[in-house]
Amino acid sequence: MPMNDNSAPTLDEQAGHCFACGPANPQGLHLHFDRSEHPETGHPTVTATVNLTRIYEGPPGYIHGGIIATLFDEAMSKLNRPLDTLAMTRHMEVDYLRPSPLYQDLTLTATHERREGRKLFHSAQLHNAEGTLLAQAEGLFIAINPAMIPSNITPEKAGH
Ligand SMILES: CCCCCCCCCCCC(=O)SCCNC(=O)CCNC(=O)[C@H](O)C(C)(C)COP(=O)(O)OP(=O)(O)OC[C@H]1O[C@@H](n2cnc3c(N)ncnc32)[C@H](O)[C@@H]1OP(=O)(O)O
Repeated sequence: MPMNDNSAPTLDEQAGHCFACGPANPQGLHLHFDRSEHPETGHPTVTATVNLTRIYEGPPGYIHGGIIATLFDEAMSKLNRPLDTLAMTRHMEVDYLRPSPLYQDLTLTATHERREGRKLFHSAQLHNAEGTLLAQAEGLFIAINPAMIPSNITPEKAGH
């Protein structure tokens, strides 16, 4: 959903430092999502392969729970663009079913469930290569006015 008038940065440029997906964030996760449609509902779905190192460790050998929440938050947020909506997370619930291992390819998926006005309800899952469900989440995103997003963040303006 670019909104470039040749002077303002695009949404992708504004989001370039996103911790989860921004290519310009040297300490970020650099997640990349493929988008498709759910075969039954036709709703937008996104998928990413995740393979994390000890930088993100919580329990020895496993991903930190806060990082797993980050994965879900980001995956679900990626559903808003195909819905032509700018939205932020209002509520999220995470079920940690099994420890999620480091150094293994895991599959992160998210699907749009339903919309009620400004409220977008999404779900997300993390599976291992054997197809075991490791963790799952439900998220409520609220459509926002694009003016809420500052177009030029600098360290000075951020108070650093
Ligand atoms: C450049 C690229 C940018 C891209 C921008 C997006 C980047 C995405 C990055 C990844 C995602 C994130 O991490 S985003 C960062 C984390 N999230 C945030 O920081 C958001 C902080 N929160 C807020 O700013 C605000 O709460 C908003 C804007 C989300 C919503 O505020 P609001 O407009 O006042 O709305 P509010 O009344 O609070 O709630 C809206 C409706 O939700 C209902 N509601 C609230 N909680 C629940 C609940 N648990 N279950 C059901 N319904 C609920 C309320 O009753 C209400 O219903 P009704 O009365 O209307 O019926």
